[in-house]
Amino acid sequence: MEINNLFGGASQTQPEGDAPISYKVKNVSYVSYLNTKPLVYGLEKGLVKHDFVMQKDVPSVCAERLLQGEVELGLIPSIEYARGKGGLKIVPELCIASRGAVKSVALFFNQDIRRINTIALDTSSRTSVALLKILLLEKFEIEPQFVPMAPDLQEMLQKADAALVIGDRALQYQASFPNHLDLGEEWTDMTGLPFVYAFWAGHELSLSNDEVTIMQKSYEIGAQNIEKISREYAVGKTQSWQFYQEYLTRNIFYKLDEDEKAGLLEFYHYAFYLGLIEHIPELHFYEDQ
Ligand SMILES: C=C(O[C@@H]1C=C(C(=O)O)C=C[C@H]1O)C(=O)O
Repeated sequence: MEINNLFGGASQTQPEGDAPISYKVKNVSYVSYLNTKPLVYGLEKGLVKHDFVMQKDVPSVCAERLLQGEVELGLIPSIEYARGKGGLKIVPELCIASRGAVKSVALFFNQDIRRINTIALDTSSRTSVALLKILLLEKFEIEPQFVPMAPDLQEMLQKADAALVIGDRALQYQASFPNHLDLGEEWTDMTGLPFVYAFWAGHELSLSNDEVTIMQKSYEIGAQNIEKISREYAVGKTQSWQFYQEYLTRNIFYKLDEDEKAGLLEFYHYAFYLGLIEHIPELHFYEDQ
C-alpha cells in the first residue's frame, strides 16, 4: 500500500485575509507490538490532540519507511539509526529498553547452544538480529549460518537448529517453550548495561517542538494506564492481564536515561567492531522540551 498516496503530501490552506499557511500531514510508522502501546496510548485514544496519521508496521518496515522518506517519524530499531545517512533526530527521553530479562526477544532452540549450526531470524527484527550476532560471537563463540524467516517458531525450528523471534509472538512462545535464551538478560549479564531496542526518530526538520511534546505526553498518559492496556490486551489471550502488566512494568522500560544511552553506545561499539554498521553515530535529539 502506498501510504503517501493515501494520507501524505503537502496541502495548502489559505484562511481568508491571512497570509498563506502551508502545512504538511505528518505520517508516523509505529510498531504493532504490545510493548509499543504505552508510547502511543495518548495518541491512539485521542487523549492528546495531534494531526499525525498513524500507521502500524513491524519494526523492520518502520525503519524502511522512515529511511525511504515515506513517513516523517518512525519507531525504529536502534541499529537502523546507525545505518541512516545522518540527519536523523531522536525524540528525547523515550525508548523501548530492557534492564535485564526482556521476555519478548529470545533465541529458541532444541539442542545445546554450542552445537547450533543454523539459526532462523525473524524478518521483523533489525536490532535483535544484531544483538544476537554480537552475543553469539562474544559470549558463545559460535558462528552459525542465518536464514531469514517469518516468525513462526514451529516452521523455523523445522528449517534451522534455533530461531530468533521478537515481539508478541516471542512473549507468547517463551511462556511455554523452556529452551530459550533471553537476549536482554544475556546483554545485561555481559555488559552490566540496559539494552535499547527502539526509539522514535525522524528527519532533522520533521517535528516541531510541540510535536515532540505530544509524543512525550502520549507516553506519560500511557504510563498511567498500564493496567488498562494490559487488561485490554489480555482479552482472548492465553496469559492473564497481570502477566502483561508485569511485562510492561518489569521487563520493558521506556525512559531513555543516561544508563540507556550508555547501553546504546556500547551496542553501537560492538556492532561497529563486528562490521554490522559502518560508523558509530552520535546521538542527536530534537530540542529538549
Ligand atoms: C523488545 C522488543 O523490541 C523490538 C525489537 C526490535 C528489533 O529487534 O529490531 C525493534 C523494535 C522493538 O519493538 C520487542 O518488541 O520484543
